[in-house]
Amino acid sequence: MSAGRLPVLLLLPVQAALLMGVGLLVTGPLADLWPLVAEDGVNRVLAAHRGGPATPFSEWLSLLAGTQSVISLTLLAVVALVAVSRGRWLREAVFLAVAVAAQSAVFLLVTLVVERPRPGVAHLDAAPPTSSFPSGHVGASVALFGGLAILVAVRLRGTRRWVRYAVIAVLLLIPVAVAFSRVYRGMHHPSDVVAGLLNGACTLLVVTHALLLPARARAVSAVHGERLPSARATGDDGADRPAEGRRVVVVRHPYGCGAELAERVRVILRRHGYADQVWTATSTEEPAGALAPLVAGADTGLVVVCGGDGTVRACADVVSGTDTALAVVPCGTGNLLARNLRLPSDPAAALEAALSGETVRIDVGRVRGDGLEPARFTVMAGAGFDAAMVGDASERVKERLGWAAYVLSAVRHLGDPRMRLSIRLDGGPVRERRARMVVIGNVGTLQGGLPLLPDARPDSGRLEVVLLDPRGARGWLAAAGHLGSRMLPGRATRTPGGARGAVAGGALEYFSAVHVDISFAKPQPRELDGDVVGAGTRLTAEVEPGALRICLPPRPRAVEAPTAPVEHAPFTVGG
Ligand SMILES: Nc1ncnc2c1ncn2[C@@H]1O[C@H](COP(=O)(O)OP(=O)(O)OP(=O)(O)O)[C@@H](O)[C@H]1O
Repeated sequence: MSAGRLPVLLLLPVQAALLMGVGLLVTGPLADLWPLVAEDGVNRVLAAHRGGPATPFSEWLSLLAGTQSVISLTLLAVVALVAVSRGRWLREAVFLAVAVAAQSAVFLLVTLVVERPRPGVAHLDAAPPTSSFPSGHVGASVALFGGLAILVAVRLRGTRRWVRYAVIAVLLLIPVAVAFSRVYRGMHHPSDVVAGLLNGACTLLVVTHALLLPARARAVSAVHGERLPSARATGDDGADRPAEGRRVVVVRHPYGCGAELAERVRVILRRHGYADQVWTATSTEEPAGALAPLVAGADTGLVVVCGGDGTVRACADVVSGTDTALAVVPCGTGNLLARNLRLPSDPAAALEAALSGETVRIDVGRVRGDGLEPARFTVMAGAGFDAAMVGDASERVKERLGWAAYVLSAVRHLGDPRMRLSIRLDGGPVRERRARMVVIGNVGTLQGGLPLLPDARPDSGRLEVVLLDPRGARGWLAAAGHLGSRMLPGRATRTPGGARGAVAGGALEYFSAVHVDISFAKPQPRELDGDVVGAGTRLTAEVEPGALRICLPPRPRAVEAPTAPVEHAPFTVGG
């Protein structure tokens, strides 16, 4: 699904809330405890020893990290990144601008709540009316110079190593020097600048994850040591491998799968015994290419899908319910099915691993609705906020910015009116609800490992449903906090008995069913696996248990499946 990385940015309000909490502790119950009680002493000692070149140098540093300089330098860097790269580094430019703006927003939010007086020493700068906690100069310098250091680290790999390291070291030293200058000049307590450093660093972490790192760079290693799902295996040795020697049909999305990757796929398939390869390219009119006639026309042992979740969905629609196995070469924007199935994030490595493993049967969802041809999905079907966001992201901006395009689109839809809907599960009672978004999932983890549906498993024989209905900023914070907390170590497992019902003060409500019937009071935008399918007033989904045979990498030896299936075996990162 194409909007999956966006929720990572929801961690920013969580960050603001945490920093507010720390600020309230620092100015409240902890104020008279060590080490905070010793902070004034540090300021006094530094004030008593001011002089020499340290004072003009600290002034220069404070100017460098002041609001006007940071804004000017950020704009300069943004323009330079775009101009020098002739537009290729637009994503990097957006990353830097968002990092600086986001830390500033967090800083301002915190200072609305926390009121800490400046240190009781002579101030060398005019004290702005904001709270002393946290330091805005330090946060801004971390976001700007730390952001530039990240760009040097990940985008200038071709530069000589010592030059790169030297530039990174200088860039990282600037915020540390700014922190010292702010305490030296009597403008902040030491804990204020620590909070500023943390604000900048956490913002960079979130924004880098959300906007900068491509999906393939963020290999999910969290799955090591976890058991892959119980294979519904056939064959003498318990493994069910796609038949070699039979024909393979390769469906290729021409944008995601360029000539080089296509050649690698060809070679890997040949090495695995698939000499008879038929290739078909997708188009907007035929998102699975000519797969249907090709599969109908001859004995096909394997279908290889080179594309994103939309292409996988279109192909799954064709082969679900048959014995033809599907191997995914994840080269779309989101690749959420591949991610949830723990395929390597490198497309060629994913194919190599899948062909070396075994096939399992996973569920697919089948949807119907007004003005909607019956269709299948493998990841998630949704309506409301996420569908509007996906539908409104311009293709051109997507091409340039990747995931950042959805951030821009999401901002436009944050204020969309809530939907009035009724939901009926497995023929039970009709429940009336209001929500901003409804998602029905076969799998549950979004980009960044965010467990939107922690109980979803693609072999559970059920669909999981979540309604998102945050009210005001507090509701968004509660929802973000709840989802964010599920990513913490030890919290990523399924809830005992399943996470059903309302959580996060009602901002999120979970259901589970085999058959889900949702009616909307007004037509709502709808999407399937990140592809918009037109607005409507109905979305009905039913699970087709084990309908799709899919090739998965070999299970790690140390965690071979026990003979009896174990409930809650973790299929998803969050699950
Ligand atoms: N040749 C083509 N030119 C333009 N669009 C195409 C072409 N082939 C398929 N499409 C469209 O691309 C979409 C499917 O893209 P796909 O999902 O594979 O990639 P993605 O959107 O980048 O990845 P993901 O869904 O993982 O985020 C469908 O909407 C389909 O109509």
